[in-house]
Amino acid sequence: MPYDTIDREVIEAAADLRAISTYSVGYEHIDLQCTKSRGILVGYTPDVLTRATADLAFALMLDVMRRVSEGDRLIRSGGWQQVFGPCDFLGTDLETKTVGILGPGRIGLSFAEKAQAFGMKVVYHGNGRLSERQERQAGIEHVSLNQLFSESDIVSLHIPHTKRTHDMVNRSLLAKMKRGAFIVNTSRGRVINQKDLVLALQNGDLAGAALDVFYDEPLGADSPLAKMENVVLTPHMGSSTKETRENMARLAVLNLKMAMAGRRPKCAV
Ligand SMILES: O=CC(=O)O
Repeated sequence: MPYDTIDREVIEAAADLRAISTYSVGYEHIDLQCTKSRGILVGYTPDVLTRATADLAFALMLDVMRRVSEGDRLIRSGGWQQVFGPCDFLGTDLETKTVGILGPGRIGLSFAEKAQAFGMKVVYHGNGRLSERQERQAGIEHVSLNQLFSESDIVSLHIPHTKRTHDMVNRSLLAKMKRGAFIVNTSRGRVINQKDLVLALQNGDLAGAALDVFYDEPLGADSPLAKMENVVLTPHMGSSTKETRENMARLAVLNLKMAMAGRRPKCAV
């Protein structure tokens, strides 16, 4: 799991270690330099969790824009009678809005498909650029990083956490976003500078955020994020469906069995 840091100390403590099979698509918690130098095979679980994670990103976007969790809290706290007017408790339409995808990988592209089905315009920015054919097929348009942040009504993050992406979404990128824009993160918490995000939300520069991942996990109820009505929080559960978790478990076991039989795992890092 991404919470278990498999660093050099852990690896070296297991003298006969031949394989590591992580139950996740992310593998930044494993010291790959160390596994490589020791000939240890590493398996991971991509693809099987693509749809579930993109579904959750979409659910979060809908939730924060249509104020679903906020409405739920309102009823439970007995506040419905205060919001009866036609202009009370307004959300934001998805249709015709521009959603910017940072990281057009498997999950980002699956999210893009759903956004198009909801009548949204989709732009993207990534490490590399897709081919023209891929862009045409996906119906998405490449933009610069600055454009992604300045032109999107919603930015959804689908990038891994690396040295390059650490704190990438910081004060200066957030300041480029439209006032009233939303941010959704189902990738890794540390790609956003969380303090800068809290400030942007407190200042009203952003309309809201929907987050499944955090700088430090688990996030405590005392976090300023947990005190804001316009922030939707879920406990790192992008791949958490019965079907997906079962497929991940099967793949993780298969990877391990193949590695122990001296073969390259089906999904090897
Ligand atoms: O965060 C979850 C994963 O990497 O699979």
